[in-house]
Amino acid sequence: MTQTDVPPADPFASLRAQVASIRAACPLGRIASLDPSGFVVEGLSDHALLGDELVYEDAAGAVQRAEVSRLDRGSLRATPFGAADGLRIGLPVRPAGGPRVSPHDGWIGRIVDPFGRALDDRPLAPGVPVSLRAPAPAPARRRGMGARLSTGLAVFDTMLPIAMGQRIGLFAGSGVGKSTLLGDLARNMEADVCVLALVGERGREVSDFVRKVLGPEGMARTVVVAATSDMPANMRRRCAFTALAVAEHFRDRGRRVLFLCDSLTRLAEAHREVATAAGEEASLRGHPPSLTPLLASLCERAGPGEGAQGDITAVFTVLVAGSDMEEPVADIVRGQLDGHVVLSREIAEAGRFPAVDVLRSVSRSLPGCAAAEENVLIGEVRKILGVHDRTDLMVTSGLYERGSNPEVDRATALVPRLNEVFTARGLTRPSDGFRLLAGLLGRPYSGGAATA
Ligand SMILES: Nc1ncnc2c1ncn2[C@@H]1O[C@H](COP(=O)(O)OP(=O)(O)OP(=O)(O)O)[C@@H](O)[C@H]1O
Repeated sequence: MTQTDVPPADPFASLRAQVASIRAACPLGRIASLDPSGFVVEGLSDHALLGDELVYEDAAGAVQRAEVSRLDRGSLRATPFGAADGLRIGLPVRPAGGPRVSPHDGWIGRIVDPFGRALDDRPLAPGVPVSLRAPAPAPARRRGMGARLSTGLAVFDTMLPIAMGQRIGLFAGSGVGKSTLLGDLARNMEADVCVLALVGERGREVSDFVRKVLGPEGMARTVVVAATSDMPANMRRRCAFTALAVAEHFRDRGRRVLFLCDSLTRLAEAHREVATAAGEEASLRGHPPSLTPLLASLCERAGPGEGAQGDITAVFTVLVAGSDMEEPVADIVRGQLDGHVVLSREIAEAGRFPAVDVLRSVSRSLPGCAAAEENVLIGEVRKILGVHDRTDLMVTSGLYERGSNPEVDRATALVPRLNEVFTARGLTRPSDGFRLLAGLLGRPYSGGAATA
C-alpha cells in the first residue's frame, strides 16, 4: 500500500463516539413503596450511583427530582428534593446522572438556589454544567498557601492573618456577631469574587443578610447560594456543594475566590436527616459516620489551586454553644482547616467587635505569611494576653498588689489598649495594624514586607 492509499482520518470520529454512547432506551424504574421522607424504586439499582439524581413527574405533571440515598440489589432508596406529596406506587422514575450545576460569570450579584435557579425573579444565564462531586486539586500539584490578604480588620491583618488559599473555621455561639463579620469579609477582603453559601437560614434572614449585611457593595462581587430552613434536608446539604462548584468555576478561570460557608453545623444537621432516613446510624456522637468524609471533601476542595487556576480562600462557620470546641462538628473540622477563629460571647457583651478571642484562635499561615519583625510583635502580644488571661481574675478581685510583678503590671496596662487595636477597622494594609501594635509595645517597625 502506498502512502496515498492511507485512508484519511475520520473527521466525525468524536461525534460517532458520542452517538455510539447514547443508549437506545432510557432505563425506567417504578416506585415500589413510599414514606414521608422518601421512596423505594425498583428497576434502577444497576443504572444509578449513590448521590445520583432521578427525575419523575408529580401528580400535576411537573418534573421533580430526587437523590439516590441508598442502593440495594434490585432496588434503591430516593430522597426527593421537594415534598413527597402526590407520589404513588408504580410512578415511573428515570435516572438523570450525577448532581450538576451550570455556573456562569453572570451569576455575580445574584442569589440562586442549590440547583442554580434564580431566587430573585430575574433571568439567569446558564453556563457549562460542572459536577458537584469534582475532585480537589491533586495534592502533589496544588500550591501552598499564598500571600497574606488584606481584610481591613486589624485583628485579622495582624494576629490572625488569612493567606490566599487558607481555610479557616469561625467558631461562634448565636448572636456574637458572626453574620456581621462575614459581611465585613465579603465586602472588604482582598478577592476578585465572593461566593456565599447560606445553609438553612430562615427566608427573612437571607434577605436581611443580602440587603443589610452585604449591601450593594458586597453583592457587586458576590454570588449567594441559599437553601432556606423550610427546604428539604438534601436541598440544604446540596447548597454547600453547589456554592463550592460555583467557587471552583471562578477558580478555574484564574480568579481569587473568597468562599464563605454559613454554617457547617446546619450542613451537618441536614446530612444527619438524609443519612439516618436512608438507614445510617447516628453513631458518631449524634452524627452519622459519613459526616467526616463529607466535611473533609468540602474543606479539601477549597484551598489553593494548581497551575493556572486561582485559589479558593474559605471561611466556614461552626455554631458552638457556650464555646464548646469539643462538640462533634467543631472537633471534626478543626483538624482539617488551616486555622480557627473563636468569637466570644464575653467579648461581644463588652461591646468589642469583631468579638475575636485572640488567645484561643490560631492561624496556620503563621509564621510564613508575616515578616520576621511582625512575628516578633505577634509573639509578644500573645505573651501579654497569656499573662493577662492567667492573672486578670486576681487583679480584678483585688488579690494582686500592683508593682509586685512587672509582667502582670505591663499586661494589665496594655491589654485594654490592645483590645482597642483588635477592633480597629478600615485599614488599608496589614502594616497599618502592625504599626499600631508596635506603637503600643514601644517596638520599632519598618513596615515588614510579608514573606509568603
Ligand atoms: N461590628 C459590629 N459593631 C457593632 N455591633 C455589632 C457588630 N457586630 C455585631 N454587632 C451586634 O451584635 C448583634 C448580633 O450580630 P450578628 O447578627 O452579626 O450575630 P450572629 O452571631 O450572626 O447572630 P445569629 O446567631 O443570631 O445569626 C448585632 O445586632 C449588633 O447589635
